[in-house]
Amino acid sequence: MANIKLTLVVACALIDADKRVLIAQRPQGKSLAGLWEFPGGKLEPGERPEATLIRELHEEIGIVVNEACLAPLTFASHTYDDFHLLMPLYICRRWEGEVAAREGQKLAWVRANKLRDYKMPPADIPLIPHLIDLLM
Ligand SMILES: Nc1nc2c([nH]c(=O)n2[C@H]2C[C@H](O)[C@@H](COP(=O)(O)OP(=O)(O)OP(=O)(O)O)O2)c(=O)[nH]1
Repeated sequence: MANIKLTLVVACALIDADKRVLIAQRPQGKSLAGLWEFPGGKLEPGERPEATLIRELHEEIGIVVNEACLAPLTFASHTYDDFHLLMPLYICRRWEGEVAAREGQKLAWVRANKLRDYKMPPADIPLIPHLIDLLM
């Protein structure tokens, strides 16, 4: 426990005009496969979190996001077996391009009060009430 590795991951709740939130299903073969998550990923060395998010949103779902359209909402802090995850959650309501699964993952637009119907990683569960407060 004393030497647990801290992993920084940035994630984003994209919100559409109907106040639905985008989630993506983690592919088979990855850790936490089959669970629904917010798009995002790990920082590369020397990368700023906002740059990570812009890069990941382009790679994973093919959209272009301007940094000014990313707003911090809350964060997740969760101990997994082999690392501790610290995950800022941004929200974004404006982007360019059409949302499309670039990596074969399933995508879903979900109302905040329906997020509990999708199995999410344990780190994400405490984020749901923040999205409900913001959007319902
Ligand atoms: N993008 C994202 N990752 C999340 C969420 N919740 C959560 O626990 N995670 C975890 C899953 C992974 O351990 C890590 C994100 O890693 P990643 O998606 O960039 O990389 P990966 O799966 O290829 O890496 P790995 O876990 O297989 O080592 O954060 C979430 O809502 N969004």
